[in-house]
Amino acid sequence: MDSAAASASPGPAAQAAQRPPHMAALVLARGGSKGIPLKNIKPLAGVPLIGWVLRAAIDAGVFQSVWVSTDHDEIEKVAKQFGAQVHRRSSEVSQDSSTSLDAIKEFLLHHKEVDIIGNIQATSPCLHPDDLIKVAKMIREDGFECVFSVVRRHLFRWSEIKGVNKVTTPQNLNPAKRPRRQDWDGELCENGSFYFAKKHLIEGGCLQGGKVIYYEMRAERSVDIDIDIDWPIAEQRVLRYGYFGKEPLKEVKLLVCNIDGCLTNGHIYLSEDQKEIISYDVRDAVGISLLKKRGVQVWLISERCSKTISAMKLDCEVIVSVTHKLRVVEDWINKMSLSWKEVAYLGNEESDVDCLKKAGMSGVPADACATAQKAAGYICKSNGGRGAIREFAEHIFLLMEKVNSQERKLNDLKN
Ligand SMILES: CC(=O)N[C@H]1[C@H]([C@H](O)[C@H](O)CO)O[C@](OP(=O)(O)OC[C@H]2O[C@@H](n3ccc(N)nc3=O)[C@H](O)[C@@H]2O)(C(=O)O)C[C@@H]1O
Repeated sequence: MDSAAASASPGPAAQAAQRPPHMAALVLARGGSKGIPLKNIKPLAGVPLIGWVLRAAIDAGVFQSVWVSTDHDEIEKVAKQFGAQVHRRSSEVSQDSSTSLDAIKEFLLHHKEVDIIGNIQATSPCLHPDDLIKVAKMIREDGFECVFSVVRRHLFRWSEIKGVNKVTTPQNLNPAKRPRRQDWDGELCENGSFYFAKKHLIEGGCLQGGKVIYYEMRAERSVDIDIDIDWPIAEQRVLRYGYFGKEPLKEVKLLVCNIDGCLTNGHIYLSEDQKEIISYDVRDAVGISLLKKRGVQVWLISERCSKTISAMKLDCEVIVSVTHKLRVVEDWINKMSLSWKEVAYLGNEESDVDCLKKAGMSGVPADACATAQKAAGYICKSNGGRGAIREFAEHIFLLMEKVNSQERKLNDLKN
């Protein structure tokens, strides 16, 4: 190549120097988790665990790419469903003994374009995009090479007794002058939510080093699922403090529910004289009545033409022989002057997917088909015809509390 040509098209090193640094979010999610089987995709408050952090990473809008590194087919599917790219990692870095650093190093070997890694741990599901936006600035603009998350704790530590006839000693307090909580700043502890580091640090064998700083997370967002007893606590936390997406939640005015497979378990019994018998769970009838008491209308729909369904005395609108659910629901909500944001939808079939995607709140029973599960924001623990409506109603009430508290906060700010 002559010198003129060389100066016209810079080489790879010069090109790398010219382009803005590539910051990749990387969620490590191996299949063989100990303790909780397939923990990384187990539904937490109706959302697969990795879904919570992927939603925050994508909506933060600060990453050139968002990745999940996994060795498992099902995790790959869920990661893609949440909009992440997937790095299929080797089994060597997927063992119980493999460290995060091993898996991150392997990822970097395959992705030379990446300059900065934001390793986000799925085990801290209360992460919000605004945390990630602030950290990205610390690395990109403030010149830090490494930022990791911490939380402030007020815990008095005592030394462990090793051997007999020994006494314990205080580690971070003077027992004669025990500070009150408000007189003590506490200590900053790593909380395992994220580790951002420039490539050279990781290649040098360290996630924390160089020009390093911490990012202090708000205590309510600092959740670490380490052992199985952490799971129910994390579930309550995400419902109250988790990130539910860019669109603010709205008050639900209408629940549309597919009958076959949501209100019923899908079984139909036929008598000799061709009469059909279906069953539903009283818990679901209670769920419907609670929704109505709280001002949420409930509409039941079915693709089938069935007198049995119409005969159900659930005191709500029942529409049968629906051939195109989206069109029909859209028609109703237009007539009721509602927006999709004010509609909750519980479905279980392929034919429900369009409505699930459009509804402000969407749910599926645990035994819904895979495509419906992918489209829904909440996967019930209960099966269809076995309490899924009751459970979804509880979920709606919880999120409604969230909407109301958001509104209260806004009003307080205005006054
Ligand atoms: C960056 C780092 O060192 N992370 C480690 C963290 C960190 O030190 C603590 O969270 C701090 O509070 O601790 C561990 O945390 P844990 O084992 O729960 O892993 C956190 C998440 O990363 C996934 N992971 C981890 C290692 C690996 N080789 N592949 C993975 O996919 C897990 O599936 C899970 O979603 C630990 O407890 O042993 C192991 C982790 O490797």
